[in-house]
Amino acid sequence: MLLQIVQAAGIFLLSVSIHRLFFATLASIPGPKICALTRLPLMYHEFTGKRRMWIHRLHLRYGPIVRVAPDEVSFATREAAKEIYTSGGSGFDKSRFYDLFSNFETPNMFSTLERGKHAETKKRFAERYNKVHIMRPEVFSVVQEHAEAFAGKCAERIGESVDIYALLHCYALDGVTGHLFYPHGTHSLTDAEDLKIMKELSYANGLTKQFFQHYCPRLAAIVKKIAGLRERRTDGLATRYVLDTTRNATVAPHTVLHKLRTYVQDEGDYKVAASECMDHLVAGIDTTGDGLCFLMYQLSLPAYHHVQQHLHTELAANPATPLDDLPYLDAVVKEGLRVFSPIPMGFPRVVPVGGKSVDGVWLPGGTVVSCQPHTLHRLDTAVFPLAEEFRPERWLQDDGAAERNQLFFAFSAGGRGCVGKNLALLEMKLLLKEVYSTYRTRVAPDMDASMEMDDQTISSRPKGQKCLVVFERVSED
Ligand code: HEM
Repeated sequence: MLLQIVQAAGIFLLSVSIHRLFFATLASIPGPKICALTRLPLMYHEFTGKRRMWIHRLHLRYGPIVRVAPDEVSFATREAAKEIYTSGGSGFDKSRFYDLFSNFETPNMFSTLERGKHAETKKRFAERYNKVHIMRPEVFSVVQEHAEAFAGKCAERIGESVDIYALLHCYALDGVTGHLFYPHGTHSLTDAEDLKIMKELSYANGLTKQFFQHYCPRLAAIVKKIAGLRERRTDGLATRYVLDTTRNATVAPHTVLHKLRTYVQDEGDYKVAASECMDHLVAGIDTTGDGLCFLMYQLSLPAYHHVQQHLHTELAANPATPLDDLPYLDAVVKEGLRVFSPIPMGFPRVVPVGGKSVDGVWLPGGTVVSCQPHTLHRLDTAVFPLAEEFRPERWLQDDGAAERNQLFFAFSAGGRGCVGKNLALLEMKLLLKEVYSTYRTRVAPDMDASMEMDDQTISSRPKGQKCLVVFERVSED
């Protein structure tokens, strides 16, 4: 009897394998044979934080379209990015991966899978993130105040070794919470209690746990219950801060929370606003903090002092010029986000029922598809020559500008792209202006931490979580 069961299982597995390898619709898509048979290689690289680089290497080997699992395909062309993320009014629905990003057992815009529902949610507050709103004096001045606080920290410690990883995460936290909750935003750059919130969020390790929850949600729920595991990234000080503020604080009319509250019908609904605000807080801290950290470290390396010099010259010559009219500053920020995309891995979407063609390849409904910024920013070397090199000047050339911009994917694209993009760019540009108008930065002699990109579930941070640089006044030469 046992032998018969084993034989039947063997025949079943063999036929599934033959189907996946030779007859499935995805069978003709290039990729390692093992990926056509099983999801295990992909899962292994996800659990170990190596998905992005593994997929990138597969693209280098197999080309711009690669089958990375029996039902999952990675693309690296602008045509695919357009189809997946923008077609038919914001592209395909999200995969169940995004279930991970609900807070307080309550969904939010980012965790909403279906695009119609997403659009409904977005309508509630998207205006708070548009360019006109972000540039309003009462909004702009909050970010300006935090950029000055950051520069103040540097001024206190001229010539000393300063950990900008920590300071930049404080800056990003203060910026996003100011936008959400003013005047109840954090001041972690100067307030020891708020600093604890930054530390709780920015030094957490949740990768394995989150992928476990993604692949085995029921088991994860049981384990959590039994073991009383309460270590999710959004538990603790930050959770308490967001819940208390969302429920009780009187906030300024220009804030995100104020706008959200106009939709809150009854007392229980504060969790809807809290889930949304928690997501924005988390989305706004590591992305901007790490993006700036990678960029400032790069500028501080001896080989890039000329970039700092060029930046300083532009900033010093144009102190009153609007930030968006400073082309070199813009090029430095864009090149930083190209090479060190804070969210460098793919954003998974699901092919709708009935199937769709993506970049000329027919895919059955339910296939998971994605593009990752890391590869879109590198694979086509006609668009990005010497793609691994940090060269802001590439963004100043007219030749090829349209192609470069079409492949620039750091904020994703379409209606489900980054809603915080304008805030993030303002934060980045204001901070660089504050710093490089006055200071020069060098990698500190005692900097011993790794700056390798270390992928988390949805973003990437410097591996050593420490970045020591020395600030010097430019005029002191
Ligand atoms: C340099 C900084 C930033 C980068 C590179 C970045 C990048 C991205 C990307 C790639 C996505 C889409 C991810 C996906 O589809 O899986 C996204 C979505 C999002 N980002 Fe950002 N982000 C940054 C800063 C911010 C900031 C400061 C906020 C503050 C509110 C923010 C809030 C959001 C939200 C709420 C979403 C979800 C949008 C939606 O579901 O429609 N981001 N971001």
